[in-house]
Amino acid sequence: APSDATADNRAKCGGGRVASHPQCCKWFDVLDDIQKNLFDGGECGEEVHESLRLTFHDAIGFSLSAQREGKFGGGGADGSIMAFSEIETNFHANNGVDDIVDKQRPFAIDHGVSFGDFIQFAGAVGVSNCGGGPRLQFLAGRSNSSKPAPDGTVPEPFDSTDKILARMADAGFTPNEVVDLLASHSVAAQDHVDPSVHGSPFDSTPSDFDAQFFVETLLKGELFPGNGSNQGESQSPLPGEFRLQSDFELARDPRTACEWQSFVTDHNSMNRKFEAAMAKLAVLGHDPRSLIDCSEVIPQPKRAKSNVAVLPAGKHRSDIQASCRQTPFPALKTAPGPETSVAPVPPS
Ligand code: HEM
Ligand SMILES: [Ca+2]
Ligand SMILES: [Ca+2]
Ligand SMILES: [Mn+2]
Repeated sequence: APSDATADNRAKCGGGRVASHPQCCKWFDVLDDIQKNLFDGGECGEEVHESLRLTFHDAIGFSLSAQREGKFGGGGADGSIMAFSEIETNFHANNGVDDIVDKQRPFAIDHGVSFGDFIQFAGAVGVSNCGGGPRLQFLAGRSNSSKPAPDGTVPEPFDSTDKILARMADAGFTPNEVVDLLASHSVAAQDHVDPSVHGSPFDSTPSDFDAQFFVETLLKGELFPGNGSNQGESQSPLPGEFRLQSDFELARDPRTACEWQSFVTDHNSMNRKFEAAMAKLAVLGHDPRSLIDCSEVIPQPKRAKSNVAVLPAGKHRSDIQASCRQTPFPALKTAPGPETSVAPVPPS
């Protein structure tokens, strides 16, 4: 019998790859190109981090309340941040995203795909390169026509928790889903809140999509890794590590603290909930039924070095500011050895 005797009506894409819909085939070519030429051969480095951030900054330009009032509150995950980068990347909260927008744009144009699709695809492929990463859904078919989002849709690290939760609710997210989305800060660093410590990560493992972020943000703050007096910064627990004021507060707020703590001992739940919240984010402004499911193109992520979170070397249970009233903070092992400094994410 021919070797494709079981073959169904799936599309043959070339290179021996098949897809459930012929429209998905071109995404295999995009995949190969960006893994090699944007993500340095499949790493979870600076471009991946910036690409994941960009999925949020494009999509969150969307407002239910503006819609109800008959005003334009942004078209969501529509590629507007790339189409109108000269407008949107000048918004204060988008500081620094111009770099990755400029790096991504030629890939989208070369492959003839829409900016909205490309941004969500690059984020999904990128985060699959991170150890222990999630496998995000990818739906294709967003139109390439958009209008610039209004300023003020992207949360700032110096915004109050009330303001952040209200803005996120206006885009359709519950407080728990805001926490779920913030698993992204496990593969993240800052460049612009304090430019003197470029690439300072939010947890000690910025190439692994693990729960260290949810542990380390609960440690008591002791130092500023750089010059210290920046709007939106809060003291971090480790030399070289950076803590956003918004992460400090969301980790401790009664509305979000229990979801936050729940991920400390449950990597699997963190990934499943991140996948679910990202599936919502990626289709803001769209009817998902009008899009084609090309998730099969997204690679199966590598395993994490460890799926079990630890207290960083030199830290103890007494350094944790437990903030979930209902549930005691779980017992964690402390990593062996003396306290170490967190290395910056190398610039690309
Ligand atoms: C909810 C409120 C949020 C606030 C206030 C916030 C704020 C920030 C800030 C200030 C930075 C540092 C940017 C820089 O200086 O280079 C950052 C980085 C980052 N954010 Fe967020 N963020 C939020 C939510 C999210 C969400 C929902 C995602 C993705 C789903 C995300 C993904 C990232 C990533 C991956 C980075 C690292 C970028 C890099 O390493 O270059 N953030 N965020
Ligand atoms: Ca947008
Ligand atoms: Ca991490
Ligand atoms: Mn960066």
